[in-house]
Amino acid sequence: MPQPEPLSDQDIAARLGDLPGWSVSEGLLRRGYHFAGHFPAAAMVLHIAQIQEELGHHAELTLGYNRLAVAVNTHSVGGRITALDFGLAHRIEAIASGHGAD
Ligand SMILES: C[C@H](O)[C@H](O)[C@H]1CNC2=NC(N)=NC(=O)C2=N1
Repeated sequence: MPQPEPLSDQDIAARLGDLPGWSVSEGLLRRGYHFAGHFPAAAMVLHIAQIQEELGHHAELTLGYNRLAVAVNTHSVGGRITALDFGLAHRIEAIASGHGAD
């Protein structure tokens, strides 16, 4: 599979403009979600896992009681941020409201 290109800081800043709630820190594209309780948060983890397997691209998912933290970069290019990370973030955003995430 061809390697994705690491994005420039300028490109990352522009793409973050289309992803409210997401930010980059410590080299990872991140967002935290809050839920009404534990089960909806856990259900969203499973849904994200399904999307990640479809895309072949996987974030770090940290599940708390009613919180879920998502953090992703692209391992195959040394942990830089690529369009694959933004693609996954957009797919996650698309399912978030359906899980009651805010
Ligand atoms: C073979 C498989 O597609 C690769 O190892 C994928 C799996 N998931 C991945 N996820 C992330 N975040 N970065 C990768 O480089 C990556 N590589």
